Amino acid sequence: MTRRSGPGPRPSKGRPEGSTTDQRLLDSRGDSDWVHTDPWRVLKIQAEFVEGFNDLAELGPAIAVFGSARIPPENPSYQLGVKIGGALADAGFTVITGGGPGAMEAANKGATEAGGESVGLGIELPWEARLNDYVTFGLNFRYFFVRKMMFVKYSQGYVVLPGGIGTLDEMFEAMTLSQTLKITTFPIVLMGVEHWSGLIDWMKGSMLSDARIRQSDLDMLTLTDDVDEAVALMVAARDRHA
Ligand SMILES: C/C(=C\CNc1ncnc2c1ncn2[C@@H]1O[C@H](COP(=O)(O)O)[C@@H](O)[C@H]1O)CO
Repeated sequence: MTRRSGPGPRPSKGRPEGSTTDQRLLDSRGDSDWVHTDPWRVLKIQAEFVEGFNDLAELGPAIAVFGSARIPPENPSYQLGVKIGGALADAGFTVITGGGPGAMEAANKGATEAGGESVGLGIELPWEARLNDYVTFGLNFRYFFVRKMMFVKYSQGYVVLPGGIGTLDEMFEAMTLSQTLKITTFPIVLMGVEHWSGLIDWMKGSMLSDARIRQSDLDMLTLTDDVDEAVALMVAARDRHA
């Protein structure tokens, strides 16, 4: 794992082009030499957990903001990301994102411009990626699953802006952990009513009506376009914690 404070390019990992550490762990096809290195990889994984725990332990109350990596600054979701990042910072929260472009950059921008703490938990990808310019403290992870645990452990709630597969993964992971009581009092706010309504309707019409989920599962989600409502929910959860 690499670490930096302030903007700048990610350090080079000296890895084969087009391959990531996660991929070399998970993709077991091909040369069996990789298999024999798995026990040693555990030490790398362990090191990422140790460094993450060490570097994030003093963060204070934080909210993670997720959303599409692919939207430009002109997109309305980007503007919403800036607003929610700023409002969360104004309310005293550290804002944590994946440190990438799009909605992540927007939330980091809002937090930084409001004078708040703006954290980016980046991930090694097959192409050269860098933490966005609005991250004031950043960590770069090799392993997705280690990084995902850091979001859950060091934030008190999630704000989920319109996004794609990565965003859905983050949202459903939080729902799964809440449903199974691995995390408690963890607000999940979906911002962007138009974007999310279709998914919620499908969950009601299919998952709920087929008894694959309960109404209480859907109640974990708050759907809104209202930044003040989103922040108020996070503040209420923080107050309940205190
Ligand atoms: C697509 C491009 C770069 C991607 N870079 C990312 N950096 C950090 N985190 C990322 C990146 N891509 C996805 N994520 C995580 O998933 C969520 C967004 O995924 P989606 O599929 O776009 O919804 C996001 O919250 C991140 O945590 C090239 O510009």
